[in-house]
Amino acid sequence: MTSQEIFEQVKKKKSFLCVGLDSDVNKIPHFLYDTSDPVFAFNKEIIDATHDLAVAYKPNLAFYESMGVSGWNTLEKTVNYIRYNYPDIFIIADAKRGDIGNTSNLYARAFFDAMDFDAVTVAPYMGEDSVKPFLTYVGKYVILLALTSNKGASDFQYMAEDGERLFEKVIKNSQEWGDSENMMYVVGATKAEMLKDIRKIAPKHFLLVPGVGAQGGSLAEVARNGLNSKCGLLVNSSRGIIFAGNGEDFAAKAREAAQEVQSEMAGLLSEANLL
Ligand SMILES: O=c1ccn([C@@H]2O[C@H](COP(=O)(O)O)[C@@H](O)[C@H]2O)c(=O)[nH]1
Repeated sequence: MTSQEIFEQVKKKKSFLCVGLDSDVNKIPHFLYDTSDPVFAFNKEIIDATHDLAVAYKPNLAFYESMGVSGWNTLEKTVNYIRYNYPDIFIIADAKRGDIGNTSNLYARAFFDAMDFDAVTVAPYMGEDSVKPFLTYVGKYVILLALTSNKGASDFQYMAEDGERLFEKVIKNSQEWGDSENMMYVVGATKAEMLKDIRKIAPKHFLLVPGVGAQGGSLAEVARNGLNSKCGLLVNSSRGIIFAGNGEDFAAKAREAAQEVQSEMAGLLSEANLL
């Protein structure tokens, strides 16, 4: 998918929402336990209830891997369900991978060949040879962790050398490996005040921004500092949407929560003259 195609979806849906499918089997409504694949049944209802409000879905691999083989099966069914029913939607594997070259090759094959993800999150710590194998797939994206939303982000990511912080080095140096058609960056919504600086060094790239909703980041601050001329933002909310309710009406509650975010996004896109 090209960045222009993502932008077309943003304009059509007036939304840059990414719904995080962090579908914790212990938190889904208990009546779903009667089905053969409770997490898939949950995901399917969430997706059907929110697909017209979201431009992306982001299953976090931990919630699937922790269930063993059946979790992988659920993940694959979820990806195929989105791809078949809602082909315009961008699908992100939040896997935070990256290893020496030959191993990264196989990670890339796992997410882009064996499964049909559009993008995978990758940790940049192991450098160029750990990232490049993901960049050889046309129309697919690496989303490099740059400035993360968690407290521990300050342990390493702000360390500076010659006035340049580590997350800035990651963003600048990695632009020699790929471009805005195969690379995006993770920037936490809880670090929204940094987005103006980040836009100076990555004006064109899409940024995946987790941290609104349950982590308390401000959507308005993210948009005002981070929107570019093609939107350039995919703002993720997981728990705030998928666990908005946990009764029989859980999907309707998720829709209400998504609608609230989407309607704020529509206002912010229009304020930025992007609609
Ligand atoms: O810096 C980061 C990178 C990834 N995440 C992931 O995004 C979601 C956030 O979930 P919420 O429930 O909306 O808080 C989750 O999968 C994280 O692992 C992040 O939060 N921050």
